[in-house]
Amino acid sequence: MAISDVGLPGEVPWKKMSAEELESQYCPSQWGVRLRAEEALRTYSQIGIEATRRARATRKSLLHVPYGDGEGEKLDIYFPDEAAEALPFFLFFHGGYWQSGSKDESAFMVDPLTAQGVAVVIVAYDIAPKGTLDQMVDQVTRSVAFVQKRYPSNEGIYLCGHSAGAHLAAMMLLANWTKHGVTPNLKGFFLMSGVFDLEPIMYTSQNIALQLTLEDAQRNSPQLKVAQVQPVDPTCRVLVVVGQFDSPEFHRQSWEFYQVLSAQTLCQGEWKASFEQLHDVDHFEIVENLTQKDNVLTQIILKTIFQ
Ligand SMILES: N[C@@H](CC(=O)c1ccccc1NC=O)C(=O)O
Repeated sequence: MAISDVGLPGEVPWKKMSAEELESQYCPSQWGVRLRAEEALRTYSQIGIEATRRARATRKSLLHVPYGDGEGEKLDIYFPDEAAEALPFFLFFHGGYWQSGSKDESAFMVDPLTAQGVAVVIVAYDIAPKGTLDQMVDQVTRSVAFVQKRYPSNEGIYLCGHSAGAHLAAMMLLANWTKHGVTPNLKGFFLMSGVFDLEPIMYTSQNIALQLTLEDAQRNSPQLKVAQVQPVDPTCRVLVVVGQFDSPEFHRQSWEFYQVLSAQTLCQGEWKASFEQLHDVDHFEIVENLTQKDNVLTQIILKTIFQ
């Protein structure tokens, strides 16, 4: 699909959709070409569980490390074989529409990244209905501050999220770090098949658990806010990626977020943003394939970290 198929700039195509069409656009499992919905979700979950079992069995790790006082405020750290404090740290925020998924089945990329000398942190947050979106954003912010405080000599912190997790990672572009007493050494963002404007989500069944009001959706939409903030570090890269078989609405979300990032004027400071449509993958394969060292996106991530 070409970008021109997702509408002209300034158009809001989802507002013209029927309720059924909008529901379908925001149901990623309906858009795969290889597996039917249920099977796609089952495969995604099995690959995540197996990658996590393997990571815990084969890598040095610190599991269930508290980054706050809340029961759900835990993260897992997986280390490369060579012990060092001065490592790049790669933090992953899982997807599941802020209401499913966990760190205990999301260690997809641990094997190929730790093998190359990157510490990988898989972050848990309180999904809905226990957590609200504002709470999840606050938890993710504190998890990033925690890693910086615990590993102050890190060689860069890279934030990666998938789908709803890409939204949470993107919200870190807006974070007010002074409130947290630390400026994390953020060097890169990898935003896979994300949602950056939350308003359309309000009109789907996802909002039964999320209970977003228009104010909640707008306050938590990086699409609406990112033009107002400046990058702390001008070398920080932001990669926006979407799968070829993601729905047109997911393509539009990623493309428009990339557009707003790269439209910043020089005097405001620019994000070093890039956009990739990953060939031959759907919403789930984009992250499943991170278990493989020779996958295109794994290689892009490693090149970005070690450039
Ligand atoms: N109920 C959704 C599940 C879903 O969207 C999803 C599942 C796992 C990881 C990410 C997902 N999407 C966004 O966060 C679906 O059927 O596609």
